[in-house]
Amino acid sequence: MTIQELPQGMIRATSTTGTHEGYMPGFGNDFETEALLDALPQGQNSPQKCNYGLYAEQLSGTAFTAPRGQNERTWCYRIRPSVHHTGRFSAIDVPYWKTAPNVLPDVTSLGQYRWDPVPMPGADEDLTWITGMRTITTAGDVNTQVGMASHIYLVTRSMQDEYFFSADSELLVVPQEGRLRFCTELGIIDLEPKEIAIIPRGMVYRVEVLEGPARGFVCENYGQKFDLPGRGPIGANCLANPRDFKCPVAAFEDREVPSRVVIKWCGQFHETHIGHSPLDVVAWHGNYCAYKYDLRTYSPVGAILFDHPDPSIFTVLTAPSGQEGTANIDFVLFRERWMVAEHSFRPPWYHKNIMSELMGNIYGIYDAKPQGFAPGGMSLHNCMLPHGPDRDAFEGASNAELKAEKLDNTMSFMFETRFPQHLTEFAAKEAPMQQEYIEVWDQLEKKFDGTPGVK
Ligand SMILES: O=C(O)Cc1cc(O)ccc1O
Ligand SMILES: [Fe+2]
Repeated sequence: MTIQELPQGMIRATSTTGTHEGYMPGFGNDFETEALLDALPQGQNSPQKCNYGLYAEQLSGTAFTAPRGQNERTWCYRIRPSVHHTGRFSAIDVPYWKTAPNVLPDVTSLGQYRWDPVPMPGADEDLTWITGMRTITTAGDVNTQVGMASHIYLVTRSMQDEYFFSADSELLVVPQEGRLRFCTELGIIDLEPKEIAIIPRGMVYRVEVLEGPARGFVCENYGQKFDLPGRGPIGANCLANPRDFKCPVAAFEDREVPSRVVIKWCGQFHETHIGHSPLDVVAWHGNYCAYKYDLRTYSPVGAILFDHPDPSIFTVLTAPSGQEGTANIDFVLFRERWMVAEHSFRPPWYHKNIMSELMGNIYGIYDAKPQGFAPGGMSLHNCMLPHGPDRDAFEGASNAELKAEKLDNTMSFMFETRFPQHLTEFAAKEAPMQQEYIEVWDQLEKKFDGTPGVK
């Protein structure tokens, strides 16, 4: 990409690795990057005077004293300190973006639910990253920094001289249609379907539409940050590999125009007005940053002889809850893979789960639900609610010849949380909920024959 293509005259650092233009590879690395030569101080964080008249500022994503392996912070060298990027706050209404706790007396969340895709907005609809967010479920409590929310975004318009940050959450963005550009304080991330991005808590950004309208899913994580899962006996490779995560190189704009900053804080939205762009970080170093990941680089590991493993085998990222092995959120990917298990029922088994499962379809057909779970659609199998393959999937898989078979053209995911998920008014009353969803199990026959000797 040439500098001319960058938005609003942004100036970007040159990438050190040719194949990753604009990005630096690695998960959780300590990166350093500068968009102007020698803007980044060497050997210390706080020089008496920074080059180019920049201000030094730290952005802490974990408590100062978090253990070394979890400690995340970034040092920014910016045109103005962030105290100039906010002012007096006034509350604004963002009616469709909801936050936990949001338990509604007239909405039933107990159950199994499925939705058709929320229709793509028309070109005449004016929806930005902020106004186009539609919350589907919330779980936990933002005030104690536990739980999550799931959202659908519908975006038709770029934010213009408008910026946003969430003090409540880190956002995991899963595009399903259209292409977006996240111009963040730390650099630019371009995002399209089959990729995901993580935007950390507190990071200021603007979202532009590169190809619209855009639709996708968001998991808003109120808790501890997403991390790579431990691989255990799998060893040092496969699943999501650290080098496939990409963090943007520094990019800044020196733009003096009336601008609006919207902040999400404890579930409420406020705006503040400033006279310049807050995307003014010329250089930075640290490990608290936005990043993206190409889901096509996910290397699934599964059963190679018999049975169906727990879906945790497909975890891309996990956000710990403090209780070992019991995630605040797991982000799980069901993608193309070979099915080879012998004498086994290959699709997901019937089950009830203490964790609650919000699924979305990015493209293709999901093996447990050959019909009705469409790309762009979602389902929710809430805490301890039974679910599993529909009748067609059950009959098909029970009677199939078990040769090696490729599940092709398929990409669905799950936001799995230890907390029950509560439907929003939008999910229950406005979104295209399939009222007849639970009938997918109606036709499952009683096949039992208790006659001794009959198998
Ligand atoms: O319910 C689902 O479809 C998700 C899921 C997939 C799987 O392979 C095993 C368990 C599970 O919950
Ligand atoms: Fe499940």
